[in-house]
Amino acid sequence: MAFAPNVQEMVRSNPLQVPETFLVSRKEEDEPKSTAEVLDLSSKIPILDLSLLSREHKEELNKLDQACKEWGFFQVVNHGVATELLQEMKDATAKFFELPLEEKNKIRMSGGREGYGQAYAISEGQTMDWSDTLILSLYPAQSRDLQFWPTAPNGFRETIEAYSSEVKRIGEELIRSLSTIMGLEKDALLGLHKEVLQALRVNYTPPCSMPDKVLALSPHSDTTTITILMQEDNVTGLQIRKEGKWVPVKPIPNALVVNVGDALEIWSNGKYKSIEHRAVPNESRLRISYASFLFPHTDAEVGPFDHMVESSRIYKKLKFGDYMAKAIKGKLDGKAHTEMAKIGS
Ligand SMILES: O=C(O)CCC(=O)C(=O)O
Ligand SMILES: [Fe+2]
Repeated sequence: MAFAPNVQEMVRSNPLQVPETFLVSRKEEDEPKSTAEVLDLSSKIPILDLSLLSREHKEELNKLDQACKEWGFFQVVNHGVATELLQEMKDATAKFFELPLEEKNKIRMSGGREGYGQAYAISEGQTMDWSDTLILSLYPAQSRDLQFWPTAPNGFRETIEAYSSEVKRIGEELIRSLSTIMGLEKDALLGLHKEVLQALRVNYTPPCSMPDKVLALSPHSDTTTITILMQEDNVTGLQIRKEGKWVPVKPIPNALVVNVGDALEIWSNGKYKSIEHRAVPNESRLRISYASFLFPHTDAEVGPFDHMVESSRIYKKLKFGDYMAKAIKGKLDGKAHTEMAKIGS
């Protein structure tokens, strides 16, 4: 969008300037207080071992059930992705963003959702997020639109492909585990997706001289089944809303962060929670995060499983494409989209 400033360029030309359009009026209760309570909550975010889950380890599956119920967020270790590949993805991405603007603008978003630019610039006058993005569709492979794929640095395309294929493997393993803990056949949930759609969103967040006055990414929940996020090893930025507080998800080197999305919340009739989260910039360090979104096919029907409805059915059955169409219309806005999928709305 023409009116949306490129954050990277803005910070490059004046690192101290924070235009008014980025300033958010954070409510007092929204502030992440560094109290013992918040730190304690942060240290309790579950950590799961993918190799155990994939072998259907009973205790680990119980931990996954608890994590999805009580947190909606967890970190995954022993996922089997080579550390070198994770590093390669980070290095190549950093190089891409360091290219001159004219170079990056060759794959600029143009009306659609893919490419390089400012993703949630919907209307003039809205508060802007302190980040630039690169969004690509990855799977099914025929959904790739190469005109939006970076041609530099050398080998970046191959790295994106290799990284995303590993994310796909992990995502499918996790969806099988989820199917099991939801009392279904191991492959049933994958089958209901018709085909898993996968997209990558890279969030580029330059340092901000007033980190408490802006947001890198406004509060939202993901519309996905699950999201698999790689974050910087040494810059904290992601926060989840837990017990009314914003709790940081502290990076564990080489671990991946996974969260329950709206589709899974709907399928489980609200047992598993698609938690609101946001990202904040750092005062002195650049932060790049890599969110891989795994969605059901637009034709897939998403609705609560009968056997998961305990007292009353919270959500309607809907075609996932219709849900998405409504959800992506607005700016990121907390849990507004799951509300509209509720019965009676
Ligand atoms: O930057 C982050 O850690 C969060 C990214 C995220 O929530 C998203 O892209 O949906
Ligand atoms: Fe998100």
